[in-house]
Amino acid sequence: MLHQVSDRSSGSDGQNKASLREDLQEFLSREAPLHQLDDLTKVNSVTLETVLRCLHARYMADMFYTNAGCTLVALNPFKLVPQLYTPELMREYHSAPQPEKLKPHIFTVAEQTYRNVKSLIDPVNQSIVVSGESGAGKTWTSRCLMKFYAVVAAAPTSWESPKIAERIEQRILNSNPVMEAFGNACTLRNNNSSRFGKFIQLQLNRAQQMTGAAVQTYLLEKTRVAYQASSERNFHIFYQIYKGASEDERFQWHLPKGATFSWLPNAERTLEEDCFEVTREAMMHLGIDIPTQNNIFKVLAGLLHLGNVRFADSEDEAHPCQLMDSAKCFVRTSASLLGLHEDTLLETVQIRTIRAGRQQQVFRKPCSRGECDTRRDCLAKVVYARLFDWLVSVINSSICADPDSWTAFIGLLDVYGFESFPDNSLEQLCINYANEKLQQHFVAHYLRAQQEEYALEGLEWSFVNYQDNQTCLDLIEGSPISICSLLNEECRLNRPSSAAQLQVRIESALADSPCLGHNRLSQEPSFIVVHYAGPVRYLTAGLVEKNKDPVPPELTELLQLSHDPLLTVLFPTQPKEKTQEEPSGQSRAPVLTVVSKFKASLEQLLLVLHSTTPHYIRCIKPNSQGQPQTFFQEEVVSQLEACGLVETIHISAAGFPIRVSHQNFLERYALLRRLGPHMPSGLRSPHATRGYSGQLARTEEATLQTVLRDLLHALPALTQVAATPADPLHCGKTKVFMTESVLELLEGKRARVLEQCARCIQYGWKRHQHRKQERQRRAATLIQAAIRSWLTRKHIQRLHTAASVIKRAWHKWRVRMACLASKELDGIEEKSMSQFPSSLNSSLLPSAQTRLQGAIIRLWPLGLVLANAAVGLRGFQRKLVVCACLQLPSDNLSTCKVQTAQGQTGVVSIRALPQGSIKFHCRKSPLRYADICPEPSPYSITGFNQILLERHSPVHL
Ligand SMILES: Nc1ncnc2c1ncn2[C@@H]1O[C@H](COP(=O)(O)OP(=O)(O)OP(=O)(O)O)[C@@H](O)[C@H]1O
Repeated sequence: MLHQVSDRSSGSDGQNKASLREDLQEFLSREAPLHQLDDLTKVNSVTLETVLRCLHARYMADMFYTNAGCTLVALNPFKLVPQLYTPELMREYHSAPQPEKLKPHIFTVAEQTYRNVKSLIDPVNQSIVVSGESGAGKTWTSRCLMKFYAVVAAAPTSWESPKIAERIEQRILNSNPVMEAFGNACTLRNNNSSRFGKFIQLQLNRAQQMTGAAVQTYLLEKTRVAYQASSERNFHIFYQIYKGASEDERFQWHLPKGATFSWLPNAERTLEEDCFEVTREAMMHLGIDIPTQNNIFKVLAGLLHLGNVRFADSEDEAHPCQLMDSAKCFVRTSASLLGLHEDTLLETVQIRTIRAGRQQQVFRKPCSRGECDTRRDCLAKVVYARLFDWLVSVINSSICADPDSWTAFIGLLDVYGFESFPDNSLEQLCINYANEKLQQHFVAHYLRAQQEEYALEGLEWSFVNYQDNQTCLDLIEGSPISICSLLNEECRLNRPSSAAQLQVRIESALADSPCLGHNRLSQEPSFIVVHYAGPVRYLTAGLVEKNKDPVPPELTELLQLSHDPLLTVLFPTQPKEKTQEEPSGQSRAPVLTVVSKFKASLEQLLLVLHSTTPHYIRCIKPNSQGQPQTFFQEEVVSQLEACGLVETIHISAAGFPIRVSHQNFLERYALLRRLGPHMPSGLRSPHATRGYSGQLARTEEATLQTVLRDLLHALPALTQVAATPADPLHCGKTKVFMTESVLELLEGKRARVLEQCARCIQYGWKRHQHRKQERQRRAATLIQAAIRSWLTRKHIQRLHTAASVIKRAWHKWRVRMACLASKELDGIEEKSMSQFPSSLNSSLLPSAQTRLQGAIIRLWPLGLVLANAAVGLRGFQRKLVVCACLQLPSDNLSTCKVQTAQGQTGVVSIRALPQGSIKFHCRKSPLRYADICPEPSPYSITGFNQILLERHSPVHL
């Protein structure tokens, strides 16, 4: 689901989904941080991505071991971590009441295995399958396991060997350097690569003490003796004798310093595995005495010299091809070291013997240069292979306990991992075939373990969806027709067939197999087998030949003629050996091919494994450079695929890859009940979801179960998953198990509920915001109004003050003006009165004067009207009328001239004086203050000192 979420995301939708994904990831990994997860099957969800992240996190935190269900994943630290393998730590794991509660370690597996033996519960015998690609750490792990048992299962008394008193566990441990010296080599992928598979049976007595061991080896890569890929090396032992031999030994073995051997490439490279002394010492402890050791090394030196034998091309087919001059001494030395006659050796390599006809007539056929090389190589290979097998048997005889002395065993299988190169051949076919077999065994066991976990949780379920690798195995080893049977048939018929023909035969005979493919673009004839770990292309060229692994009988006969004590043991003359070439071409007897031998030993091994309780350690190489603290995800993924862990992940996915504890499940999905038609009491209250974690902590287990049951009961209806055929969700005793699809559904529903809740919160929040804004707006308006009114009041107050000031000033000014005017007028009045003609004044008596004034007061308006009339009186008449109105003496009219300003005459204004008199101003006042003419205003008339009538132009009298 996590993938789906990430795949489908785009834009903002993508961001949402990414955050959902993170949230879900966090929820699923809430149980513990990734690097603290001791078990890969506990990562949530069990996908390749999370498994990888977990391994990465642990590797970086120097945690190299992680459980994966019934398997232990061991990451190669590529650095020494001595504290991880101390005897004290071994004892700690051994004495722990529950070692599985300690940190994952190979010692946990070892101790668990040991306790299983102790428990005597059937099957008592145990096996530990250590697998992984070259350089992943299988040999290291097997060594550590053996050391563990040597410490915890050591017999209390030493077992006395006739030759060397040595503890059995020490001898078992000593088998490692010997086997590694003879069976390991430096390859591109590992400086100490085991070139064989091995099954070590550690034998335990009734008291679970180690009394002995037995080693079984598989498929030694003997071609390495005569052929080493560039930058690779031959088996370590050749370099050990070449570099570590004493002067005397050098002389005996003809290994002078600086000598070059074509089968000893990259000899200048010194490895820690080149230590001759360690091998010798270990051999010694195993009971291989010095003379035997010397004999072995002498034979090996003979092989090195044989490798330098070179042939020239023959000009004539009837004659054997000649030795190159430089090679003559090598033939001699080689023959002498191998205890052979020089001529016989050379002749056997150069000339083939063919037996034909009923009488088995012998024909001798000179070989071509290529054939000579092949026969030379074959001689070396057969000697080395026999030597290796003999050594294993010697080791076994040294460490193997009397069958009566042991009752149970722990088997350690150090097996080569799945291989896929650009070009693969018979070796890879055998290796991958073995891996298919072991994978089938592993898956069956894994499923059983899964089933047990489900059973523990009270679940009844079977892996109906899982398809195992039986189809692939049918293709490889099935009966009657399979790749193996076709290859064997080719060997049996011994007919010449090309690589293309073999391809056609395989394709046509096995066309129905879904695991057989063909690469149409491939230049070379090949076929593809779709293994559980991926498709592998096998070239058909050389397959049959390799399967025959022919050893020409004359070569074996030659070696039987050797007078070397070791070769005499390795190639005994009696009983007469039967080789692959011996059966006549058309015989129906089964041929002992490489494939058939391998198949037989594999079946034997699986029989043993099936009779034991298996334990698995998958070694993983975090990077191909052998660097510490470097984790290359792509490389690890391909190894996880190859060791079947991805497969088990898929199997987990076919079951219930998501397991969530009851509490976590409720915490996350309790809200789904909101979608349901009714909400049971337990979760209805808001506290039920709000403070859920706190509440749950306090809730009794029974209540939890009830609530959970309630929820699970409601779920099918909510998620509508009830319609799906398989039961997708199960409630175990402590966990809820579900599939990815159910998780997806639940998450979808949860997202819906959360969305609804979010909407609700949004509405509430918006309403709250709106109300708040409203309140704020009203308050703001109120404040605004108050401030405005306050400002206005202030302004008005200021205006008032200003107006009062102005008014006061105005009044003051008016008063002053009035005062000035009145003063001025009064002054003028007095002056005017005094300016009246003296005749008038003098001629008028006081009573007459009083009358005149009265008349003026009474009649002045009439006089004024008349004087101002637009039409009517003019000139003298007007003057007369005015005078009459004003009762001015007409006789004296000439003396009563009214002065006019600038020649203008007439009444300009009439003023009411405060004294109650009327004053006429018959001219524009020359005074500064009295001639003001304010706007007629109803309010400003006081009746005093006001101009009552005014005209713009003076009344002309
Ligand atoms: N636990 C470990 N601690 C330290 N170094 C290790 C550990 N495991 C492996 N190595 C290192 O990795 C190297 C390769 O390991 P080992 O030889 O066990 O690989 P292998 O799987 O047996 O390879 P091959 O299949 O080629 O034999 C060792 O030589 C050692 O240096």
